[in-house]
Amino acid sequence: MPSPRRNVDARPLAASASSSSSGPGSPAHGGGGGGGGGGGGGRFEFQSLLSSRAPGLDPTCTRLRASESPVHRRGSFPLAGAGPSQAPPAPLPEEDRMDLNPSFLGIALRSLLAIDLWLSKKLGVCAGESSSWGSMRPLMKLLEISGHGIPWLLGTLYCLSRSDSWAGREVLMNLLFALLLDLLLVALIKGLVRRRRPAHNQMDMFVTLSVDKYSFPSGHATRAALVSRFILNHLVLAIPLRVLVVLWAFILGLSRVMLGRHNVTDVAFGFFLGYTQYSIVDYCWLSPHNAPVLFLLWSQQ
Ligand SMILES: CC(C)=CCC/C(C)=C/CC/C(C)=C/CC/C(C)=C/COP(=O)(O)O
Repeated sequence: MPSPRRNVDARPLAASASSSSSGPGSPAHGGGGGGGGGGGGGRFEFQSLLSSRAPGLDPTCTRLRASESPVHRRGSFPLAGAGPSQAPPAPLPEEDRMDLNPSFLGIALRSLLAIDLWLSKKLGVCAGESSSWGSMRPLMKLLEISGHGIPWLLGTLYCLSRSDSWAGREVLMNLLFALLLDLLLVALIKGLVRRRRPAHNQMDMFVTLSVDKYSFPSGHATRAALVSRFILNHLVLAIPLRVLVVLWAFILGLSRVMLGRHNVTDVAFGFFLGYTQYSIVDYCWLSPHNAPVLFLLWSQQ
């Protein structure tokens, strides 16, 4: 018997909405009276939800509605006078039930998602050539390349091959490790979450992996946060250059939404993930002391 407090049978609602089209044998009509599947407890919950969702609704009216439902008329609720000879209602399969009592967290998440979709659509001003800021699209795509995985990986490998100091090699080896870790984690999360890119996105990106059809989290945002934190911690730069690095990361993230590639939450989580990834890299920092083989192998090339 399903718990009456968590899953309230949707049949009373479905039956009152489509009572003219559903026959006695149809699922909407309900031969079992799942609303009373929880007995009197289920019916009470249903009524209290109705009255709490429509402030000012007369409780008598609420009771009337419930008693008018075809399920009630058939005497499926034990409190409505079902005879002891009637068979107990069969429990509904899970997919036929509707959760009428979503948690606070559920409501908060759905609201956040709605705001996210609305805001992302509003900010997607470079999503197409004909969009309001369509003329900025080439510039946004240039920014896209500046945060792409391939230039960063190839650039790091090139610098590593040219580096002639141990200190430089150590930093670059760790940058390579950070970039690879980032690719792996983003691919893993994208594959698990499988959130589609916004409908207004044009899939015309420069070299992508198969998981890049998904949008959560933004790989460009993770890389922007990771690389900028890495640079700020390991390169000695003048203040204006440090500001420029932070600005680049921020504008790159914003450009993902403006291009229509991502929703705002994809980028926000991407920044968070990239920032956290740096902490992992810093914690596992590779050096000739803890990974001598790696450094010896590289120096022999
Ligand atoms: C060169 C070395 C050492 C390894 C190569 C590893 C490898 C598989 C590289 C692939 C790089 C690649 C194609 C990255 C995709 C970057 C991308 C388009 C991410 C999507 O970003 P998003 O912001 O739209 O989520």
